[in-house]
Amino acid sequence: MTSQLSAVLGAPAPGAVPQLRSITIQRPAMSEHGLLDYVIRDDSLVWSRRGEGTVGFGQVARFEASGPERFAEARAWWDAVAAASEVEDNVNQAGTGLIAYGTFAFSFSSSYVSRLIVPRIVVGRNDACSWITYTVSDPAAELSVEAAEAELAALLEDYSPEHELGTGIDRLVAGQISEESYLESVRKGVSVIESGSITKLVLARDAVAELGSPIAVAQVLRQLALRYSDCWTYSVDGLIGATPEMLVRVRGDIAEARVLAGTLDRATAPSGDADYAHRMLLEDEKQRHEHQLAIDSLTEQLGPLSSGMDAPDEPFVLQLPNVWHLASDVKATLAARADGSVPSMLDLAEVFHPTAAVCGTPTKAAGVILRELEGMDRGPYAGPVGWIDTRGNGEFGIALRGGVIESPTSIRLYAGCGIVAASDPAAELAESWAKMRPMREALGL
Ligand SMILES: C=C(O[C@H]1C=CC=C(C(=O)O)[C@@H]1O)C(=O)O
Repeated sequence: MTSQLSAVLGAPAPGAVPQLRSITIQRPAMSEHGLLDYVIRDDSLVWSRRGEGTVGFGQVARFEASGPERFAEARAWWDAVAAASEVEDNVNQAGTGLIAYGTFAFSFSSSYVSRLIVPRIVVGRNDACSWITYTVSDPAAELSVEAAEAELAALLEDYSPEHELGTGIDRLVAGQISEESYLESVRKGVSVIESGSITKLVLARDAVAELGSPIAVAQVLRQLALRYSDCWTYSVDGLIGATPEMLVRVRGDIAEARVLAGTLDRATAPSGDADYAHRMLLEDEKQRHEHQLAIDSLTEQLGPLSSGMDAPDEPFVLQLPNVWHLASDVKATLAARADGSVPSMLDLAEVFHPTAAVCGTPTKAAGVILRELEGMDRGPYAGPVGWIDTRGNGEFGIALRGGVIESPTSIRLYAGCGIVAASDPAAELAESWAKMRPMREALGL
């Protein structure tokens, strides 16, 4: 969009540094599922877990970048926006004031454009309070809570998507990587690992859900949020899903991550065997090895950036409706740099991405091999997705268990599996189906 045209439309061109004005005010407390009452529009921005999070509406500024410098460029833009904007934050908590939602391409060579989006209205809820943030880019616009509430009410009331139109025939079709080619790439991956150049490789595949009527995005998100309450439900510009894995969450100088690796399908679990998950995950050498590689890669990167770190010796079993995972929660106090600042959310997202849970070990060599064996542009799948505020707080999950909406009636789903020397191709293929199940069920497939 040219700057002339964007001036006419009232939205700055992507990448221009807008001078925003923003106000945040506390709202009456919401019930536990109150935030989901705002997940009505299919075009909302959403970040939610266990009733906490934010729902964003509209867009007052947008940044786009591609290539190896996408994180650094996003950081520079966000710092400039924060410096240029007037923010009246009457709540002063993580996620209040000006925020941007973001998604980043998995690979520096992806054709997917990484982006940050500053919404016009944000409704938020945490364990202490609820709030609304209103942001305008037009210097003449009224900046008041009354204007925000009126605009929000209109956005929610006037919305009536036509989900019922269409053929009514829904189907799941093969994506760029068929089941056969996936089995073949896992076989090759195991051989590469056996040759000793890498120890772990995460191989993904895709499938396309073609629906007979437009995707009811908001309904899918509400269903994911309610059913997968331990996951972070996200929706940013056509990338939707519910991820169980937290790349990094920052509150002040505390950074936290939830590392997952090691998976067991619940659909094929024998009934009445209470110790099954414990035995098959915690006591299984292959699964523990796969998990340890993911933990080591995170702690090696976090160590030099922190003054103290709490990484458990033993993982726990995370139970989701579709699978069990081996999981570890890592917490660190970020060390101040020479200028007294701590690394920002985007600094950390860049350092940690891609983790061994989505790429492999060692990272660089595994990345090269995965590009070769998968031969697919992952787009934003397995890249960071989440939000940042202007105080350095934020949350970036890993964009897993989701998909990219490619047209009003089609969405490309992705799933990958950690491959180690002991991996069985057929079991990995089955695991990839188990990881697509949350989206398939939410889509009614
Ligand atoms: C790569 C994915 O999952 C990762 C996260 C948790 C467990 C994984 C595993 O056991 O293979 C994967 O490393 C995915 O869901 O597409």
